[in-house]
Amino acid sequence: MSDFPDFSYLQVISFPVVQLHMNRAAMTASQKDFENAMNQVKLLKKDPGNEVKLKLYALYKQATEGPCNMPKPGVFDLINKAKWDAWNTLGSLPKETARQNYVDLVSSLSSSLESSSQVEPGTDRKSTGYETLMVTSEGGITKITLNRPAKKNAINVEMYHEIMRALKAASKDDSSITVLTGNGDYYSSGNDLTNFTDIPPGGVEEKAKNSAILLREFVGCFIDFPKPLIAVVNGPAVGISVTILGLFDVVYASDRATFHTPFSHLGQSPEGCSSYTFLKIMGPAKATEMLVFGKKLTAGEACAQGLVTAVFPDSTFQKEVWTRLKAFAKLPPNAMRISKEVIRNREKEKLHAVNAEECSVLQERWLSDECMNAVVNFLSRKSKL
Ligand SMILES: CCCCC/C=C/CC(=O)SCCNC(=O)CCNC(=O)[C@H](O)C(C)(C)COP(=O)(O)OP(=O)(O)OC[C@H]1O[C@@H](n2cnc3c(N)ncnc32)[C@H](O)[C@@H]1OP(=O)(O)O
Repeated sequence: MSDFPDFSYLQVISFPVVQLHMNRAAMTASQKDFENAMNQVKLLKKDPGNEVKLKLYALYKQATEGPCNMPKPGVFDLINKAKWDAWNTLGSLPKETARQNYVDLVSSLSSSLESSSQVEPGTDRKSTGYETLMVTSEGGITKITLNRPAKKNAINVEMYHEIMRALKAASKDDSSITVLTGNGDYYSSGNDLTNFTDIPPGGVEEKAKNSAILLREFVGCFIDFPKPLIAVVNGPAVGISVTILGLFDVVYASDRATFHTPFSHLGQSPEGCSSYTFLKIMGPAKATEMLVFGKKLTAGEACAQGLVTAVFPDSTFQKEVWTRLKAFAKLPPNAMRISKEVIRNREKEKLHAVNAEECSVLQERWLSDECMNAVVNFLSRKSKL
């Protein structure tokens, strides 16, 4: 084992794998995957860096011990404080979700850092080169995980581009279905409000124009996505992460998830084709409560109104959802793709027209005092949702 990694970096941050055999309390259905992932960590040829090791550490602790229950280390105890912060950031993330996220993270690392494990070609592929996502393709399922948990998976400009790239790749790969989900306690807090602070030389008008172009292209990718697209909504969802759900084929939600589109509060207007899809899904009165008055729905309410397909208790969410998804992935892929075409194609032209109109209205809205004030208030910590 000459190319076995040098674990001297564990002195900086104690690696979770070291503790594997010390804690058997977390034996559950996915313990095997968890153990495999830990073994895979040992096969990494390169040091993944402290930031990733902290994430692994935090997920390991959450998966095996639950929410952070240690007293906060003193400011000068830098290493333990970094570890404590990483663990504490995960809040009340359920153990099972933490285990799954640990497995996903290792899975994405294994390819980007060249694991020396033998992977059967074509059966388990992981995409590399993403900064804001984890993307895995396995067992007929391409899974795209929003991966900025410390920012509640807010979608920054880079993430918009990476999601589009991942969707384009997924539409061409040999998977049957594609899943979008979030890492951490949120599904997504929507548009990253700091996107509005990076003003180009052409000023705010140019910024608004560029943002409208990006948004239109982003939503267009969901309208045109050819395979069954499933949202696994692991926690609260805000803004654009909610509106595009109307373009998904199936939406599964944890009972911890909420659905919030506070556009008026932010001086903005609906996007993601929600001005059309939400009306069709839930009728104009319920859609107005959400899109105009910013009513936040519980997962149960969203399910009753047709936006969500099914809701599961958070404690069994991952297990129940992935059992279903694995079964879906075994269905004949061409039949699923053609059925989706039959169901969706006659709406496509309309959806593109709605998308274009929403983006053009928003381009104006972003220049309004109402919108600018709302962004400034959030960024200056004066307001949250
Ligand atoms: C190309 C442009 C296209 C535009 C398309 C338009 C889309 C419209 C929308 O999506 S509207 C929705 C916009 N989203 C919001 O308004 C959410 C703002 N966030 C919040 O209100 C809160 O953060 C919260 C309720 C989501 C979570 O509150 P909590 O107290 O639990 O956590 P924190 O506030 O401490 O958040 C942790 C850190 O994450 C940062 N953050 C969270 N969400 C966003 C966001 N949307 N944009 C930017 N940053 C966000 C937050 O600032 C904290 O960062 P810090 O640790 O560095 O302080």
